[in-house]
Amino acid sequence: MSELAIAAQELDAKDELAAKRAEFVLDDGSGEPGVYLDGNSLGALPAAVPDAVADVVRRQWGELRIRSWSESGWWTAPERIGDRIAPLIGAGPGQVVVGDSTSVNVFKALVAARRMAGAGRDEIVVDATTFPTDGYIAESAARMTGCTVRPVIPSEVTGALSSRTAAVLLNHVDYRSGRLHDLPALTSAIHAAGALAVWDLCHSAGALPVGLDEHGVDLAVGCTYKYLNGGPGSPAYLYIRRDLQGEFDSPLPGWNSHAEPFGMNPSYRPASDVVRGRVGTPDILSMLALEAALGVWEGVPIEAVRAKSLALTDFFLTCVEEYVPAGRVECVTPRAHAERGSQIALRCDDADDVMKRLIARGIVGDFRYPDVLRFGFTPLYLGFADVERAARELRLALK
Ligand SMILES: Cc1ncc(COP(=O)(O)O)c(C=O)c1O
Ligand SMILES: Nc1c(O)cccc1C(=O)C[C@H](N)C(=O)O
Repeated sequence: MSELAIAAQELDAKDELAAKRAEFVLDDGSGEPGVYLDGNSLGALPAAVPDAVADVVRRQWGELRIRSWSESGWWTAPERIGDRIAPLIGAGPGQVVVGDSTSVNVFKALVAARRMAGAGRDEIVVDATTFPTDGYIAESAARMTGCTVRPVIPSEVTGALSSRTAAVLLNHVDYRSGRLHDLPALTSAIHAAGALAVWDLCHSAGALPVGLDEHGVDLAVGCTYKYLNGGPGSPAYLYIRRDLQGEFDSPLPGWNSHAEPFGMNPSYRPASDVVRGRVGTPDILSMLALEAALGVWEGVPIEAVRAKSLALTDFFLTCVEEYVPAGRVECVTPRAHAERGSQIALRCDDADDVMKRLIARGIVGDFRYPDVLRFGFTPLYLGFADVERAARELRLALK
């Protein structure tokens, strides 16, 4: 056994989160489970979900039918599940609502931010390196509200702010490089310029502390199918800071956001709280699968997850340096912990082919155009021996 394989065993033996792995389904049906390093795209299945979903379908829907909107808590699920996610992103209760996709929530947040910022401010600053959907939606939101979009790389955002800036949309962790941006400093610079800060937490929620309340973030959005393991297409969430809720003017004021939805009133009167962030009927099956998936967080401090995430990514880098010939790949994820999310991105010209070979060897990461091998590390179900094995297989896939 190599020194690194022994080191991995020792690290696994000391891992306080190791028992969490048993709460996930990691068998891939091949007889010899591989290593899943794609939880930053689609999280693995928590073992409690299938039975919970079966109950929702068979009993809540099949037997209780319409009564489930009240008796099974369907109607209030968006706020209830929002409150389950809230501690993971540093939000107090009553500020997170679950529903719709991240793309739709980006739209709600940006239009509402522009409306709150006032007509004098006619520019929306957007992370130029963003996951594309945010840029597309920002462009449309700007056009609809008489604004222009200014794409800026995150390191230059502070210098780009002005009295024209209405809102700034940033990613907490970059989807491609895995770079963690400085949410406290950027939020405070945005506020100093009189603008609103809107954060996309897709690649940080469930992987590291976010501190929304602590840092005074105005609005935030994120998906639940990555580190929160909610399942394919599970609903996203929207955070509206408590003191902004009365001003939040949704561009999608559906009946679920009405103060009295069953009043069926032809005129619109928004709910006074975070319910304003809702639109139409919630997608109950996905939403309750997510609720069951969140059970794995019971007793897990996000700080412990962050500590293990950094240890896993550090160990992966050590293994890659040891096993992969120098110069064959270039790490594009920052080394500094303060600038690293929970993924490692390695660049090489033939990344697409390399990832195909790696997946054939049972190590599942993903390829991001044009030349990035992307590996996501989910501390709740990954161990150090997985990491060592992945790096060993990577060496073979790179040959
Ligand atoms: C940063 C970021 N924003 C948004 C999305 C997509 O959102 P949606 O769930 O609307 O497809 C993703 C990934 O799909 C993402 O990585
Ligand atoms: N949402 C996805 C999907 O519906 C299909 C395939 C991948 C995804 C993803 O989440 C991609 C992911 N946001 C990324 O960072 O690349």
